[in-house]
This record gives sequence, structure tokens and C-alpha cells, in this order.
Amino acid sequence: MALKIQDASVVYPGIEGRQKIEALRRINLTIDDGDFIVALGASGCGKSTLLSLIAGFLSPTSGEVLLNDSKIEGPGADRSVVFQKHALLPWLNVRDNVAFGLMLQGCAKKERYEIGDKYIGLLGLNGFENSPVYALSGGMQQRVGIARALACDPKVLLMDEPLGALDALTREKAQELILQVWRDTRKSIFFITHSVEEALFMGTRLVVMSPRPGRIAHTFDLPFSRMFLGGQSARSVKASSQFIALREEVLRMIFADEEAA
Ligand SMILES: Nc1ncnc2c1ncn2[C@@H]1O[C@H](COP(=O)(O)OP(=O)(O)OP(=O)(O)O)[C@@H](O)[C@H]1O
Repeated sequence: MALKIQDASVVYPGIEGRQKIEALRRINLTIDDGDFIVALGASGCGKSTLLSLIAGFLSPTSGEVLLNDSKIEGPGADRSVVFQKHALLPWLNVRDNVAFGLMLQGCAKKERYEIGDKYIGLLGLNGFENSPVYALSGGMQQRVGIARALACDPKVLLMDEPLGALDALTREKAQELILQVWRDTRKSIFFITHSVEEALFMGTRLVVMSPRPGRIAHTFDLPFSRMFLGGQSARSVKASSQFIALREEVLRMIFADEEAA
């Protein structure tokens, strides 16, 4: 599987006499099997617009987005999205929320529960299958949202600030869980965050975007998630001199890009 964004630009039309907004300019990005791409950048630099292009919610004004050499024409089962706000269905329990996408695809009840329960287990939600989702903590609700996205077996998982609403401790645990799920399911992930530390820890490749117009300003290949999955503790990875030096470098770049824009 290869998802290719080739020279893609997005211009939003000016609404009610306002100026057009060039949200993305000439983006080139390839997401290969097993990649964990993290997009980072100041507010308004086009991260969510880029995710919408990949999801097929939006078409580029110019350029192309290709999945296995076929043009993406709209949303599809090969791509699932997890948003900051999980958008669960409050009248359904955990099991039916996780199996919801499969139900929409016409999957029979027995089969969709079997598949769903596998992801409920993977996300550490065993024992909560019959709980109403409103009775769960924010972190658990977000895990239900991730299990629901994974249950449809997408090729690419698109995550728009999925951990942004969680407290610091839950967020760190959720980062570790997502990395373990990524390793176990071998999905490709495109992940948006505002946290430099989260970006460095999670990604195999970091894309730093800059605003007005949104562009890819810098990319970095990252070793840290593999260090964690290789057995190092998350805290020791994040406290390593290599991690701290790169964190400072990325922060300096973001501030410099913001001043130049
Ligand atoms: N539907 C829309 N119509 C017009 N302009 C839009 C629309 N969606 C986004 N924009 C503008 O496009 C630019 C990029 O927005 P986008 O939401 O992609 O940025 P972002 O990096 O995800 O921001 P944030 O980090 O704040 O979520 C912004 O200037 C935004 O105001």
C-alpha cells in the first residue's frame, strides 16, 4: 500500500466577501506500509486540511492524492478517522459502538461482535463490553473510538489530535498503547498533534508544517518509537539527550517559521 500526495494544493473560497485562503501549497508526501507519520505545526498551518485530503473529505484544488496509484475520490473503508472528540453514539454500549462501522458495511452480528471484541481486548477494554459509553472516562471513550476505527480494518488510520483532550498521565499511557497497537496491527498511521514531545515519541517520520500558506517545511526520520517498542521505557526515551536535543531543535524551527510567516 502506498498513499501518495503529489503537488497537492488547497484553496478555500472566500466566504461573504472574505479573501480566499491558501490552506496548502504544493504538498508532496508518501505514506508507505507501516509508516507512522506525525504532522506538527502552528495552528492554521493546514494539518487538518491535509488529513481531510487523505480521508477524501476534500479534493485538492490542484495536484493529486493516490492510494495504490488510484485517485482518491472520496471517503472509503480503506481509511478510518479518529477525531479529538470521539463522536461515539451515546445510546449504544461499548460493543455496539466498536462494531458500528462493521454493521454499516453489512457485517452479520456474530461476526462483527467477534471482530469488535478482538479490538476491545487490544485497547484494554475487556469487561466493559456492555457498559454505556457515557459511563466511561474520557481516556476510555477515546480508546473505544480507536477500537471502532480499527475494527473496520482500514489500511490507513488517520488521527486528528486524538489525545488532545486527555490529562497528562492518561495521555502518556494512551501514547504507549497506540504504539503497541500500531506494532501489532501493522497499520499505517497519519497522526496530528500540537505536542512536540508526543510527535517525536510517536512517529517514524515527522512532518513540520508552516503557515500562510500551509507547507511542509521540514521532515525528520525518528528512532524513538522503535526504541520504546524495543523495550526501553517511555520515560527513559523522552529523557534521553538525543530526544531533548531534537525537541529543542524542532521547537526553534516552529518559532522561526511562525515569525517568518
Ligand atoms: N472549510 C474552510 N473554509 C475556509 N477556510 C478554512 C476551512 N477550513 C480551514 N480553513 C482555513 O484554512 C487554514 C488551515 O486550516 P486547518 O484547520 O487545516 O489548520 P490546522 O493546522 O489543522 O489548525 P489547528 O491546529 O488550529 O487545528 C486556516 O487558515 C483555516 O482558517
